[in-house]
Amino acid sequence: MLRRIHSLPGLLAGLLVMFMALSGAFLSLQPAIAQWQVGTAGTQLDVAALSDAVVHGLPDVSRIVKQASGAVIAYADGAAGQLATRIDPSSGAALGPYETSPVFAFMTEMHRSLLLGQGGHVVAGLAALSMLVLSISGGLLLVNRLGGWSRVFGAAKGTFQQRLHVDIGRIVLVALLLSAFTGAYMSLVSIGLLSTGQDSFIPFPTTADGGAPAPISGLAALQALPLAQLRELVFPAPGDPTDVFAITTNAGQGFVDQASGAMLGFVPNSFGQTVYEAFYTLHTGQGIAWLGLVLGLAALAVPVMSVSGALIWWSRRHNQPRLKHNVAGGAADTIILVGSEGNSTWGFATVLHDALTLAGHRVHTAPMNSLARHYGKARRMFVLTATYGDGAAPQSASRFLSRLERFKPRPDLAFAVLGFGDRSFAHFCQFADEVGAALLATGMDQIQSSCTIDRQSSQSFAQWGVETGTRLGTVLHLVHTPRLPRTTRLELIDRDDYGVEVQAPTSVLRFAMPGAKRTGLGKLLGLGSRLPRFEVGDLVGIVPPGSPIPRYYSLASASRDGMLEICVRKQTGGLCSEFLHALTPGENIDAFVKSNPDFRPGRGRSPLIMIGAGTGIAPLAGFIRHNRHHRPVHLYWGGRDPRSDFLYAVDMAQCLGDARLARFEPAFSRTVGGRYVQQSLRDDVDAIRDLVAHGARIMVCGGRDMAGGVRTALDDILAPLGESAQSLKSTGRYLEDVY
Ligand SMILES: Cc1cc2nc3c(=O)[nH]c(=O)nc-3n(C[C@H](O)[C@H](O)[C@H](O)COP(=O)(O)O)c2cc1C
Repeated sequence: MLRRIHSLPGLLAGLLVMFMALSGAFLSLQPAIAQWQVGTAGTQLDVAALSDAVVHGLPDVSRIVKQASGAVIAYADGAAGQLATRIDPSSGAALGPYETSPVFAFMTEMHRSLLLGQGGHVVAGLAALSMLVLSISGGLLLVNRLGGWSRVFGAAKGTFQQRLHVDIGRIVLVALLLSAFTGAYMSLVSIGLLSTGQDSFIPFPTTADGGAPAPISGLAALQALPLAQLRELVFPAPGDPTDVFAITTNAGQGFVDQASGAMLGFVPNSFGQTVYEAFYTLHTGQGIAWLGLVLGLAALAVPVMSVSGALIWWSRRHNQPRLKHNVAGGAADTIILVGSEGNSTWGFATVLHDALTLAGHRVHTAPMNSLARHYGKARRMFVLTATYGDGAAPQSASRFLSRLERFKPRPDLAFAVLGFGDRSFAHFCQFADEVGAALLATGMDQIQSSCTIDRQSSQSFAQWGVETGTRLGTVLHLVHTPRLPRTTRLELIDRDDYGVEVQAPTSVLRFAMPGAKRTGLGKLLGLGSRLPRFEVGDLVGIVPPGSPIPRYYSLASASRDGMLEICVRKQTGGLCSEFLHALTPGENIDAFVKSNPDFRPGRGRSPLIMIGAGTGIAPLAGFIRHNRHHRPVHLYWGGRDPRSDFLYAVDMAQCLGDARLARFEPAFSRTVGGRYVQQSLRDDVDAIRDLVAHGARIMVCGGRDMAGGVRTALDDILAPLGESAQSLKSTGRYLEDVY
């Protein structure tokens, strides 16, 4: 619902809001320009002394206006019409003619009413209201997505567009809320739906002295008024002793007797008027130039937010699957419930739906939030759910647990939960675990215990299908083909081979654009030399011939290195690794890059503890090679035998030599007294504690078993500090890239 509230007006009012934001951003320059033109005023006169000086220079003056910027303008009626003159606030001397900027005047009218009069005010009001709805719903979505108020400033996750939308959104949210709220309020006042409680007409005083006018410099009420308080002073009609000065100050409006100098009939501003003026200042930044500029800069973010928001919406719609043969809940023998936020889980659910339908089942697939009280014919229920925020439910499952309380399962209904998540989060698949426990508590049987899928792995899903099919006594061939980005053809330019003697053939493979090595005209024209952009630690997806499913490898190089480097261990029967190992220089692969911004050393000088085993060294070696600022990096790595699979030995020796690497602790398992990387950590307990106490960030890359062992070792090592792998993970100081 929140999402719909955020996206519907967002799409409908996008253009209008963008126009309002851009015109507002332009107008925000006005207070700054005005303030810059006025400069820093010296000692200011009182209104009596200023008016006296103005009258001496401009005898026909009829009105003096002091603008919010501090500029003083005198208006005089001359033969050629009204003349406006800039006045020096510290002397009252005329500085020269005053001209309003036609561009700002035009843009102000456009911004207020699109030059459409009262109807335009209504449209501008609607734009402000849409902006308000977008800011509030966006703010709430942001809090949900990041896992609560305490994490509002935590690292944003998701696709590039999602991160851009969230990152810019949280910077500008307060400013946009302020602009939208004050704008909506002012529109309501100009349309007449809200009143400030202030009469625009105040009664003319009946008590004017009528005597001979006194010199203006001696009028007591004007003497008592500092210039800073003045807004407007309208002079009495020349030669009419019954007329009075009409005065508007920051506090209200009144009249000043031109004979006695007394203030007559002063009407203070109503509360509503005071509020209106405060909102006007907060909306326009008039008189507070820095605020105007801040609001203007925030308004510039609106087009970026609108475009990224529209792209997110489009990709969500685009990815929404179309289910064939979706049977009604009451008639189905199999129920599939889906908890998803970004829609990818729906892709997996569709594959399961189609496979079960093909196996002869009558399948009903729906969002988890639409769990019915009862499914009359269902014998099995699959729940496929992602986890969001900080271990929380995704949008389409937010009401599932409360609905489950009223759920009445058939006695023979069995369930299975499949969690989708990402191991780089502190609470991997936590919501799926909660759902599994809650379903178990209803008394239902499990088809099999809950399973998890890390980073939408098609292979793990296929494996789950095999296991589930075995339990159901049916063949579940689950081929999930993710929508692949466009692939780029790359050419193998170089390879180093290791590990054959220890039964772990591993190769460092380097690729470039085909023809990148070309010389002559091709090179001159830059042909074939442009790699897609990537950073060390990003992933390359490689689609092996004969399979639609890409395999991902961590990158040891960045595109600015001019080549793409990966480290691949040959797996027996592994389609992609066997294909890659068989490549000879000059041969090609089809690949695409997937950004992995959550696995980066981050900025700063705090120490880094890098831990890996086997091919897990690849991104770590890449980070170290790029460590030109000599941040202290401590590398713990595990291999089998230094004579056979000492990956990156030469590179790491060089990095130790020039201080890109502070310390290197390799551990080998197939040598005399062999040990694993966890043991190296335990041997270095004091150093590790000291580094962590000094803010070290830990990065782990490699196989799942190694990562589990490292977590256990570090939990033991860090316990005296009151820290653990989990506690460091929740503050972004423990990063894992595990496969
Ligand atoms: C903002 C955000 C927060 C996430 N939080 C978690 C989390 O706490 N635990 C977890 O295991 N996965 C988390 N994930 C990963 C998603 O659960 C995972 O990518 C899932 O496959 C997305 O499925 P969907 O596209 O159907 O929503 C998060 C992803 C994002 C973008």
